[in-house]
Amino acid sequence: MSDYDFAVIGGGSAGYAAARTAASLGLKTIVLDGGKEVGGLCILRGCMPSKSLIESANRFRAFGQAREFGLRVTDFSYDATEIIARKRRLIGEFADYRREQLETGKFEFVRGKASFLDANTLHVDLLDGTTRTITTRSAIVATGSVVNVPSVPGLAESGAWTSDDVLELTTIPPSLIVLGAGPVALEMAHYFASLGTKVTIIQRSAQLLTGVDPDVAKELEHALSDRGLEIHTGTTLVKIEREGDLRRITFEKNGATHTVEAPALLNALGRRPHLAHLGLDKAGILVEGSHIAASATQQTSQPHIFAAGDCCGPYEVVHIAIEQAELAARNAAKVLAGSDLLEKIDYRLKLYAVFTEPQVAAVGLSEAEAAAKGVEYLTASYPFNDHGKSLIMDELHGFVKLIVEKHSREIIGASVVGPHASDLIEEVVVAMRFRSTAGQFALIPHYHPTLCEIWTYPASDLAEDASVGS
Ligand SMILES: Cc1cc2nc3c(=O)[nH]c(=O)nc-3n(C[C@H](O)[C@H](O)[C@H](O)COP(=O)(O)OP(=O)(O)OC[C@H]3O[C@@H](n4cnc5c(N)ncnc54)[C@H](O)[C@@H]3O)c2cc1C
Ligand SMILES: NC(=O)c1ccc[n+]([C@@H]2O[C@H](COP(=O)([O-])OP(=O)(O)OC[C@H]3O[C@@H](n4cnc5c(N)ncnc54)[C@H](O)[C@@H]3O)[C@@H](O)[C@H]2O)c1
Repeated sequence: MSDYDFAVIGGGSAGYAAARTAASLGLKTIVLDGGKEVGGLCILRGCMPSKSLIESANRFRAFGQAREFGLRVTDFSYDATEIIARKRRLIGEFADYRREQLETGKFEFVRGKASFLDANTLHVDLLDGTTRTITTRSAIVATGSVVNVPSVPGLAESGAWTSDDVLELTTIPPSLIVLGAGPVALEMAHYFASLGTKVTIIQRSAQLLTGVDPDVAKELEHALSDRGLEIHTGTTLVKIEREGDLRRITFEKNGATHTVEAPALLNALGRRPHLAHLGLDKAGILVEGSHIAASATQQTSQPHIFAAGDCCGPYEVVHIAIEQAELAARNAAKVLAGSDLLEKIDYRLKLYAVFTEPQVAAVGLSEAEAAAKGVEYLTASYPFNDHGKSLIMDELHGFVKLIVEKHSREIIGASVVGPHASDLIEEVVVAMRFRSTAGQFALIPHYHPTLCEIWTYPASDLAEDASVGS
């Protein structure tokens, strides 16, 4: 007889969602979290603290744009210590709330680092210095991710900041080099640039935000360049040197060698799953590349052990971590009940958003993904510099784009670069959830003048009935 039905390793977004779901299904559940603080990445060092800093930056930028609106804001400044203090206050509140959720008593919550002794037994190094061994009928690994430090010569010794450091920074540097151009790199570049830092971005891929459609990435690059950010894409990092307070980065581009220097350097070269000392091999859990191998049922190579969130991927964002974890818990209950009718994860409505200015957001398939799947598709886009509400807002960068299946005209994807992109995309999510065609979408009433009205233009262009919107 096992101590528990379901053991959750990791109490972040995925772990909490799995535990809540498992307990609601009547499974005797335990959550083991080894972090010094309770909350997980999203609350403590990810989504929420970064957006708190970005909110301050966006408001500061708005002061600088006042003249366009006939306003005079003179003598404005910022205090980075107060920006960080506000972030700490908010994060403290969010973390307290998460701790309360973990301590409701619906499942057991234990502070300690867990590792597998075998496929049904866990060793736990408790935070109070003692140890415990527990047995469980099923489990989920939800241990998240850690910052990656690739083997670029000099990077490890360079004293480069990570996103964790930026979230505690009370002095804003005059200039900064950002390595990478994923969401962490660009959101932090936006934060610093908004506060007046001269930012240089060095990116390996030929575009910003590898994986988003090139037209979207190009538009963001134009907008950020217009704001004065220096952007180098298609580069290879050669070495990083530290000389006194300066960091010098040498990189190659188109066969030529370039050097840039600044007093501050941010390593935003990605994250990797947090799997150290988990004893996955003792439980017979396979790792593929750097991630735990998980099937569409979120089962690992051990059918009674599941994985969710950053530790298994493939999309390391919160709503997917939660979706995977809830599905995994429901499937665990089914496995324990002897059923093999398990649910499979569906990424048809997967979302993506980057909180720069302008923002970037996408749902469903990108053009490259549609092409790779052999889907015949059509696209239509519309620019914000020709849309009434965005002109009123002086938001002139960017566009919206719809992607439809060529024959049915069902919407299969969409992208936005522009103001409030992360909110604008949600309308398409709803439409796609109900498998709307472009024509049906175009007929949905839109209040005037609003930003979301902009969707009616590409929707009308792609409508199955050419008279819609004409
Ligand atoms: C700067 C930044 C900004 C981000 N912004 C966004 C955003 O705006 N939107 C978005 O969707 N995503 C964002 N993300 C990504 C998002 O934060 C992650 O995808 C998400 O938090 C992952 O959740 P998780 O549950 O997999 O991992 P985590 O929340 O990291 O949880 C893992 C937990 O496991 C615990 N743990 C680890 N090993 C053990 C062990 N052996 N035993 C017990 N416990 C263990 C840890 O203490 C931790 O609490 C951001 C990430 C970063 C770095
Ligand atoms: N708004 C959001 O939803 C949000 C915000 C921040 C982070 N996140 C998530 O957190 C995770 C981490 O984000 P991230 O931006 O750190 O990672 P990322 O993997 O998205 O980007 C890392 C960047 O580093 C580059 N890179 C990696 N190794 C390199 C090397 N050796 N030389 C040169 N370039 C190299 C990659 O090309 C890429 O541009 C992601 O999964 C992301 O989705 C999401």
